[in-house]
Amino acid sequence: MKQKLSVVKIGGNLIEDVEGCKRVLELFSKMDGNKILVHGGGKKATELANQMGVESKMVNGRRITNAETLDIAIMVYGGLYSKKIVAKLQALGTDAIGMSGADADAIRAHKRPKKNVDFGFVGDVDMVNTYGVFKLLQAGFTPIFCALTHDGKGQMLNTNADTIAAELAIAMSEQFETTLYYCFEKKGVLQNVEDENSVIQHIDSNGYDELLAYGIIADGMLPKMHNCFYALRNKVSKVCVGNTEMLEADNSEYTTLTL
Ligand SMILES: Nc1ncnc2c1ncn2[C@@H]1O[C@H](COP(=O)(O)OP(=O)(O)O)[C@@H](O)[C@H]1O
Ligand SMILES: CC(=O)N[C@@H](CCC(=O)OP(=O)(O)O)C(=O)O
Repeated sequence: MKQKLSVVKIGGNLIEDVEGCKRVLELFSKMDGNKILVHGGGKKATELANQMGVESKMVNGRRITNAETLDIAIMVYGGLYSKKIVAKLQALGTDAIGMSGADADAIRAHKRPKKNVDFGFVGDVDMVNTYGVFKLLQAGFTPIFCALTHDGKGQMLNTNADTIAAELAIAMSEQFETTLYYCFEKKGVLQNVEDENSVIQHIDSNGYDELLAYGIIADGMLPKMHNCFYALRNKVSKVCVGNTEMLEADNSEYTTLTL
C-alpha cells in the first residue's frame, strides 16, 4: 500500500494575515505523515512592486513578469516569505526546509512561449524531481516550496503557487496516495462569494461546468479550480478547497472535489 502525502498550498491573503498565518502553520505542523507546504505571496509582491514604482500586471490570474518583477518575486517568495515561514515552522517543531524549484533541481520549467500575451519570465512546469523530494521526505525534512522554478540553464522563473502545488501533487502521486489542499481565506468554493455560509460541499466535473457557465467561479478561483481538476485527472487521490480550519482533523466544512 502506498504511503500518504499531503500537499498544502496557502495563499498570499492568508499569509498576510498574522493570526491566520500563525493558525495555518500550527495546524500544518500538527498534520500527521508526509507533507509538503507550498506558499504564494502575490499580494506582497504587488505591494513591494508599488513601493518600488514597478507596475504590476496580471492576465488570467498570472503575473506578467519582466526582469524587475522577477527580482521582486525572488525577493518576496524565495526570501521574505520562505524564510519567515520556515523559521515559524521550526519553532513549532517541524523540520522545515525552504525550497524553490532550483534547489535540488526540484522543479524545472520553461519560459512560457509568447502567444497573444508575453508573460515574460513565467515558467510552465516540465519536470518535478520526485526522487529529490522523496529523499528530503525520507530524511525527515518537510519541504516548503515557494512560487519559483528554474529552467536548468541558470534562469529563475515565476510560476503560480497553485500550479506548483498541483504539479508537485501529481508527480508525487506515483509514489504516494496524495491529497492536495488549497487553503485560502474563504471556507471553500462559495455559491455566493459574498456569503461565507454558502460553501458548496462537493463539486464534480459536471457541477464544475455548471458553476463556470453561471459565472459562480471567477477571478483567482478560475485557475485554482482548473488546477484542482487537472490534479484529479492525473492521479491525485483527493482535492480539497477551504480555509485554515480545513486542516483540523474533525472539520468538514469545506469543498471536496471529484471527477
Ligand atoms: N465561488 C467562489 N468561491 C470562493 N472564492 C471565489 C469564488 N469566485 C471567486 N472567488 C475569489 O477567488 C479568490 C481566491 O483566489 P486567489 O486570491 O487566487 O487565492 P489565493 O489566496 O489562494 O492565491 C477569493 O478571494 C475570492 O475573491
Ligand atoms: C506567474 C504568477 O502569477 N505567479 C504568482 C506567484 C505567487 C502566487 O501564486 O501567490 P498567491 O498564491 O498568493 O496568489 C505571482 O507572481 O503572483
